[in-house]
Amino acid sequence: MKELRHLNKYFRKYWVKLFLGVLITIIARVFQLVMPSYVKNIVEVVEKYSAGELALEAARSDLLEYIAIIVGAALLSGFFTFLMRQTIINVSRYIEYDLKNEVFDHYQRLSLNFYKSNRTGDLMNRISEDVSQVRLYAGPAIMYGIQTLTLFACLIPLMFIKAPTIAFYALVPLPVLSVLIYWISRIIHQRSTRVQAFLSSLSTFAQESFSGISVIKAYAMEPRINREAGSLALEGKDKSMDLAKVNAWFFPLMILLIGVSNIFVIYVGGMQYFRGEISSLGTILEFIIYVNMLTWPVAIVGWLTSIVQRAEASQKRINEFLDQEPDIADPGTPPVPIRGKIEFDRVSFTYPDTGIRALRNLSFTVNPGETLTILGKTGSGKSTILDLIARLYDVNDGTIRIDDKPVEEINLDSLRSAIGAVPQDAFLFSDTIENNIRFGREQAGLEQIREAAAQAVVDKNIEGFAKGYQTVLGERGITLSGGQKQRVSIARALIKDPVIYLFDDCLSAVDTETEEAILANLKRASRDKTTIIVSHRISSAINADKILVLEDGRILQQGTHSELLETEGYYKELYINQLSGKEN
Ligand SMILES: Nc1ncnc2c1ncn2[C@@H]1O[C@H](COP(=O)(O)OP(=O)(O)OP(=O)(O)O)[C@@H](O)[C@H]1O
Repeated sequence: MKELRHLNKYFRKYWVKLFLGVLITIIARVFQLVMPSYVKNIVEVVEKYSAGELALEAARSDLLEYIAIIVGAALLSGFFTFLMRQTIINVSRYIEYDLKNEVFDHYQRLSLNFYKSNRTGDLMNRISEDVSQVRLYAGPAIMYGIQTLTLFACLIPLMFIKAPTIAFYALVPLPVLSVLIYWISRIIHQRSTRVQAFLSSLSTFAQESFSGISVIKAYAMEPRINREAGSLALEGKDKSMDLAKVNAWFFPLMILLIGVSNIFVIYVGGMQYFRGEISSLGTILEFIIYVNMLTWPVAIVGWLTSIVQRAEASQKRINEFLDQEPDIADPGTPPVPIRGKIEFDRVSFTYPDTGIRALRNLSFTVNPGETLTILGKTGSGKSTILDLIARLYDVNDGTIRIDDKPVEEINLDSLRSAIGAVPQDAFLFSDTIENNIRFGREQAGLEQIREAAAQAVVDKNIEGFAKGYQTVLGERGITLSGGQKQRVSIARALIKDPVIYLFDDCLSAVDTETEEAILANLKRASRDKTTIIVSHRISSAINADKILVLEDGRILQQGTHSELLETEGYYKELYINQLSGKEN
């Protein structure tokens, strides 16, 4: 129960409702207890009438009175049962809601490293499946637990007071039932966990096959994928059958043990009746009803135990994530306006998970309003520089300063709000194009969105779609071409109107003519902004105030376009190659 202590704060939050719920549960149970003894009274009235001890009129009025009491108690019990669910089950839903929000908020705070070391499926599972398991503890388990306790506390003494011998024999099989149900619930849990785990691998397989359908078709891999799907389905069927087999034991076992209890009650009760130890057959009927009332709660003791164990395991998994602190912590300094000076001072950086040394002793400065273009072979560390500026990672050695202050000391929100980043792999949400662009500035109107799209030279494309800006993009924006996606992503950064622009090779899928138009627009839009453009094309570098050429995480060359053309090296070679390519 150590892990489940995490929920205590929520129990405290909703204690009034919970307390009411407990009270109502007890009341609902007490009303339920009325019925069996009045059934017994009814049988006694009939017995007395048959023996001629009671006149018809008196018997009728007694019967009517008892029936009215039974119906009244049943109605009241039903009403309180309704209230019980309205309180306790509602509280469990509130707790589920709060816990999901807590986990989601925490996920949002965690750094990129966390997302790299945990699979998306696992993150989703903990926030949905595990939270649902925990809810079963916070609601149904508490509700049924109190119900069962109340019932045991009232009914068992009552049974012993009324007829101790029958009570003893009626109760003997019930602990066996409880243990058996516990045992079966555990096996059911183990097998259903296996089925669940299998289902998540099946959905991962299905999701990959659907996402990669164009590759599968292009390589004519459908038969192989079908075969793999077939064998996975077979494995799934076997696992589900295993589960179905133990599930099938649950109710028969319960019925068997109730049956045994009932036979004991009838046999022992019958013998006592013959011996005159009990006065009425009504007592036997009353006890049969008691046994039936006890069966479900007894079975539930086993079920509850396994629910609490599962909830504990699930909460443990949730706590594992909740206990993780973000690697990138906000320094807690007050928000500051950012002017846009960026300085790398002997910065080295190694990716913690792969141990790849991406940057080595790198120094450069970009002043507010300047444009820096970074060129270099693939894997030379260009994107890493942009990630470090946005503080997606912290450096190992050296210092990055923004406006002459170490980046770690700057309010994280101020820093990231000042940056408009266009990543290499444009990610668009499954939403309208309008909302995808508006993501950069929540309060932007349609006019501003159109303007941003025009600057990113994607407006004509968007207007060409039947639904224009209302076109909904599929998963990962698959309805757009690579170049269109890049340009929508640029529009999203432009509409943000940030202090610092970070463009990561975001024109790679755009033809050179459109690229030139966009670059001219960007030049205008970023006139007084600090701009860093990562690229493989000389065209992005020609007008830059500074150019860095990287190789293996180090600066190979730096200068302006004209300076670099005067020196032999990577830049000049690239220029000549791309120029001759263009001429051809
Ligand atoms: N998230 C990451 N985790 C671990 N290693 C990474 C990560 N991103 C990049 N690397 C490694 O760091 C090195 C530099 O990568 P980076 O993406 O900065 O290069 P790049 O110059 O931008 O390349 P490209 O031009 O292909 O985009 C590479 O060796 C790469 O494998």
